[in-house]
Amino acid sequence: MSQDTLAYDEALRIVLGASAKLGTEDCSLSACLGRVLAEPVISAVNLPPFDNSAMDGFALSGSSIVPAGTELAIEGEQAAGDGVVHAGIGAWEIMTGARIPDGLDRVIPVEQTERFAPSRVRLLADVTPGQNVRTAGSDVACGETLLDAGIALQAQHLMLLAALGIANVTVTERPRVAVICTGRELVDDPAQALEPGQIRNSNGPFLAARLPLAGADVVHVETVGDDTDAFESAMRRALSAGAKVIVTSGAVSMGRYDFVPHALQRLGAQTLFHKVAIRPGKPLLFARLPGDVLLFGLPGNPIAVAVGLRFFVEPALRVMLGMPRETSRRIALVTPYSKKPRLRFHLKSRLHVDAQGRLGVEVLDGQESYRIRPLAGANAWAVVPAEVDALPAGALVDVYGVGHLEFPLPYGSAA
Ligand SMILES: Nc1nc2c(c(=O)[nH]1)N[C@H]1C(S)=C(S)[C@@H](COP(=O)(O)OP(=O)(O)OC[C@H]3O[C@@H](n4cnc5c(N)ncnc54)[C@H](O)[C@@H]3O)O[C@H]1N2
Ligand code: MOO
Repeated sequence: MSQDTLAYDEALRIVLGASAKLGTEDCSLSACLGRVLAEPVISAVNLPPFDNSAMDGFALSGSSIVPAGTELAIEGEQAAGDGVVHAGIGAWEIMTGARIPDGLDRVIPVEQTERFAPSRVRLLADVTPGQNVRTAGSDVACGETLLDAGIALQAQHLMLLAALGIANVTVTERPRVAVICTGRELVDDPAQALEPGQIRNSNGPFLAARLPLAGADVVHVETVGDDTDAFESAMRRALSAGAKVIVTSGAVSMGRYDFVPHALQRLGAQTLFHKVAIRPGKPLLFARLPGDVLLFGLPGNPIAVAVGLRFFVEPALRVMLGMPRETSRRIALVTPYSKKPRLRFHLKSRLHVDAQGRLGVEVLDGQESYRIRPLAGANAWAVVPAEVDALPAGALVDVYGVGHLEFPLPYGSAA
């Protein structure tokens, strides 16, 4: 390994150190799906807000059990949406969700009753105190912390916020990211026929689709040929669009047209590293532009782009979004795996649950960095450290979701 090739952990340390948490903004409930909370949400109200009925039936009261056979006068009717009423000693016909009349403390379902006169009811079962009453604050008590800062809001969080009457939340600003793909072989327009030697740009659409799923705001996307001047102009457009992070694909390796390092010098960038002991994506370049704009120069092979995004850009986005550092899940390999030592491998993988309910991870065939079809069948990344060369079936490996906000299993503790 050449001396200027960094270990992944060291490279990540540099990336995290160069990334800073962004500011905060208010966001309405209708616009906050996927946004990251900058402050915890503390309930200022009870949920349910009042004692209410879990059943359609009759509300009544008593000092202890009211036995089957009891006959009561029906004093009134209480439907969902009706306000405060004061009850006497009889029963109130009540609907699911309706406020329990003051003075009553239990509900018998209608199917356990018999109406034997227009306004009289007989109980066919015993009724205990509190039965079928959903008490105020039993779901959420006023003053409780419900959602922690640093979580990405999902639909179920919006359900809770809506129920609490919270119209706005404080979220972290979304990192503004630009994508620039380089390569004179690239064709963006799917309707354009390919000339010999040309290929379609797949990294651009991939990055533009994945970045918002990782919490970013994609502010500029452009494709340029292998031309330093065109690249510099694209970089300037990305900066004027307000990008705080620029992700490029291609032109960072050893070839004659690998001009990104040189172009970055001309733009006054400080290269923080170039080449990491990983596969794929070894020629990855990380630089800081004037104005603290971060540049990730991802090697052009499509899986090198996916790995660069997942294991370098996404950790930086987490810092910017105020999220804690990600931890892996340790999951057993379903088949043996071996690799060259000295490079940390990031493997297109699939999680399975077998017939006995055991979870395992399969390293997919076709790990070369030009093969994009296996990525389409992957639902996770397995990571094998640099020092390891062979692992038997059943060995635990570090597994990460396809994106840092997407994994079907909860994270384990860092221990
Ligand atoms: N002599 C050496 N050659 C290479 C080395 C090396 O160490 N020594 N490293 C290899 C590795 S590893 C990688 S990864 C690539 C990285 O090369 P570049 O970043 O300079 O990328 P390009 O040469 O521009 O492209 C590589 C490959 O990817 C295709 N590509 C590029 N952009 C796109 C896109 N937007 N959509 C789809 N495919 C794209 C491009 O056509 C090339 O096939 O270098 C190796 N070579
Ligand atoms: O290691 Mo490169 O990034 O795969 O071809």
